[in-house]
Formats: sequence, structure tokens, C-alpha cells
Amino acid sequence: MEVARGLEGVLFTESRMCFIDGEAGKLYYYGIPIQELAEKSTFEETTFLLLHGRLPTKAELEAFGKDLARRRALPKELLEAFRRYPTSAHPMSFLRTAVSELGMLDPTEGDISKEALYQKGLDLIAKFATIVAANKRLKEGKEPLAPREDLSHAANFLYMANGVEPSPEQARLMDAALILHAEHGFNASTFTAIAAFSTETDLYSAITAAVASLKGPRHGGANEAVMRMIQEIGSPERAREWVREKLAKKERIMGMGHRIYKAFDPRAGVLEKLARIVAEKHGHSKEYQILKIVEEEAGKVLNPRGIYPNVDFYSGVVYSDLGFSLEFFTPIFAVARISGWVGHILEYKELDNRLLRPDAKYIGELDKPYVPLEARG
Ligand SMILES: CC(=O)SCCNC(=O)CCNC(=O)[C@H](O)C(C)(C)COP(=O)(O)OP(=O)(O)OC[C@H]1O[C@@H](n2cnc3c(N)ncnc32)[C@H](O)[C@@H]1OP(=O)(O)O
Ligand SMILES: O=C([O-])CC(=O)C(=O)O
Repeated sequence: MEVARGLEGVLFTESRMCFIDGEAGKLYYYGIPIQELAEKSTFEETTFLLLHGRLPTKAELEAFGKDLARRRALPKELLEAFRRYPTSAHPMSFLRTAVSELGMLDPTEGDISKEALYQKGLDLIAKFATIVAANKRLKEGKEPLAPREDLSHAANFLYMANGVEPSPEQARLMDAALILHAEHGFNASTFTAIAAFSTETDLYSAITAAVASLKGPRHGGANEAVMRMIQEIGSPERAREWVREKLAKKERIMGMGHRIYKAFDPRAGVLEKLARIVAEKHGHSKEYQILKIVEEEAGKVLNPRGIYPNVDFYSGVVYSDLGFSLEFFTPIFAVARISGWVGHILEYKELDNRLLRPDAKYIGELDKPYVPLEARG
């Protein structure tokens, strides 16, 4: 049997949630093009779609939004525990630990019946934003803010993070960013969640593992790495030379390349437009200009090899505009992706529910003698 390095090209289950046409640069959630959702939907509606496989009616959406809003507040034990977490910790480590702690606080943690998974999943979807916002406030030496039930998920997230009610334009930007990041098939973190869940571990454990996986710079952590790249480059004038040096050393340009897309990631297309708008309106033009030059200069070498900007390339310019420092970029991704993780766990349980256990081709030796310790050189 051939070894599929990195599991490339391996189909291990079936799914209706997401279709990615990597050659054409197209993405659909339950058959709906991502651009339509980013422009017209809300995070609540997209989450309903990912959990139920269809768009909600008006009444369903209203009830679903209210239900999520009611679940936003964190248990007081968790808020107290936050004060013992080191303020220097990376926000993804903070989130990973908080999810695990939420599991310990749930007396029915181990219930993985379909209904329990749905209810616990909704709870996590609602609470991720509250955890990340509380971490931001604590890092800034401020008190976490209680969630407001009268605001949308996106608007309330910004309110809790920044301490002021966002403008409708800011809330729309956050909504679009959350929709764009909510789901993406069997990416590394979703696969991690499914691999853990396939052992019939509890939801919190599977999601803790997914957060850990998203943190890595080859995956969700790339959005933070892109902003560090911008800082290292420093000015648009230096960008071309920087890219040439980087590629000459065979180093990677963060925020470019993808296992599935061999064309422009459609999410990066939407985020590029949003980044351009905030750059023009609110003065993030230096960051945006640097990225445009990196995209063009690196593209000369990388585009012919099917390497283009991915979702992590332009998102940081939007997040900066919404008041977040770079270490919160990957947690914002998690605030969105929790919907995809929960959706996939529900779907996997329904459709497949088999233990994931791949194999490796053995390339070691056999029947070697056991040499006693005192006889080893
Ligand atoms: C939300 C997300 O997870 S989106 C992805 C976020 N990650 C990043 O942006 C990090 C930068 N990108 C990368 O490291 C890669 O493109 C990955 C990890 C995302 C996908 O890579 P894979 O499909 O595993 O391809 P692999 O790592 O084998 O690379 C294939 C070739 O393309 C090159 N390549 C891939 N990405 C890049 C890049 N960003 N810059 C330069 N070269 C690249 C590799 O050097 C390799 O070249 P070689 O064949 O000469 O050795
Ligand atoms: O699909 C992938 O491998 C990575 C990705 O873009 C995502 O998780 O959004």
C-alpha cells in the first residue's frame, strides 16, 4: 500500500457540510457559495445552517439567536479561575485551558448522546466569544464585561472585547469574518476534533484538542504570523526585497499556500476587499500595502506552483481595525470555527461514528536481541 504522506488525498468519511473546489477556488457551506453567506448571512444563521443542514425560517432564527444569547455568560467558577491563569499566556493557551475547565465544571461532561452534544455544542459556540473577550480585557488590566443579550453574537463579542458598543459597520465586519472562518471541511483542527471524538471521548475534550491544533502556524496560527511578517518587513518600500530574500532562502511566506486550494482561496478574496475598505477608511493602509506587494512579488514565483493567499493573509488587517492585537487573531478564528467543529462532530456521529485509526508502513527492524543494560556500549 502507498503511504499518503500528510494523509493527502485520503477520503476517510462522507460529509454534506462543506465542498471545496480547490482548482476553481470555490467554497460552499451546505451547497451555498461562501460569498453569498459572507455578504447576506449572520454568524447565528450560518451556525444554524452548519448544525441543521438548512437555513432557518424567520421564527427559527429568532429563537436560535435568543437561545445562543442566553448561553453567553460564563460560570463564576471559570471567571474566578481566569484570575489564576498567567496574564502572559498566549490567548490560544488561555482558550484551550478554559474549554477544558468548562468540561470539568459540567456534571454531565461525559454525556455524548445526540441531544447532549447539540446542547453542549450550542453552549460552547455561545461561550467561546465570552472567553476570548474576557482574556483580552484581563490582558489589558481591565475587568471582563458581562455579555449583553440584546446584541447579535458579532456585536456582543466586540462590545465585550472593547468595552463599547460597535457601530453597525463594525458589527457587520465581524459577522462577515466569523462566517468566512466558521467551516472548512476536514482541515487539521476539525480532523483533530473528529479523531478525538471517534474514541467516544466527551465534547469538551474533542474541542480542547481542536483548539490546540488550530493554534499551530501551519493552520490557524498563520494569521498571527502574517502580522508578524508585516511588522518585520516594516514598510512597503522594503517588501519586494524581503520577499525575494525569503524565497531565495527557501522559507515560506505565511498566509500563502493550501493543501486543497491550488487557486486563490475565495475567503481571501472577500477578506482582501474588507481589508481594502478598512485600510482606505481607517488608516491601516501601510499593512494593506505591504500585503499587496508581498502577494504580487511572492506570486511571481509561487502562483505558477498553485500557491496563493489563503484565509489567513488579509484577516489580520480587519481584526486590527476592530481593536484586536495580533495574538488575538487565532482566537477570533476559533470563535468562528467552533460552529464547524460542533457541526462535524454531530454529522460524524450520525453518518459514520467509527474509531479513527490509520496505520503506518513499518520501516524498522524485527527480531533484534534484547541486550542487557550492563552489556550495552
Ligand atoms: C486556515 C489555514 O490553515 S490556511 C493555511 C495556513 N498556513 C499558512 O499560511 C502557512 C504557510 N503555508 C504552508 O506552510 C503550506 O502551504 C501549508 C502547510 C498550508 C500546506 O502545505 P502542504 O499542502 O502540506 O504542502 P507542503 O508543505 O508539502 O509544500 C509543498 C511545496 O510548496 C511550498 N510551499 C507551500 N507553501 C508555501 C509558502 N507559503 N511559501 C513558500 N513555499 C511554500 C513548499 O516549500 C513545498 O516546496 P518543495 O516541494 O519545493 O519542498
Ligand atoms: O482547510 C484547511 O486545511 C485549512 C483552512 O483553510 C481552514 O481550516 O480554514
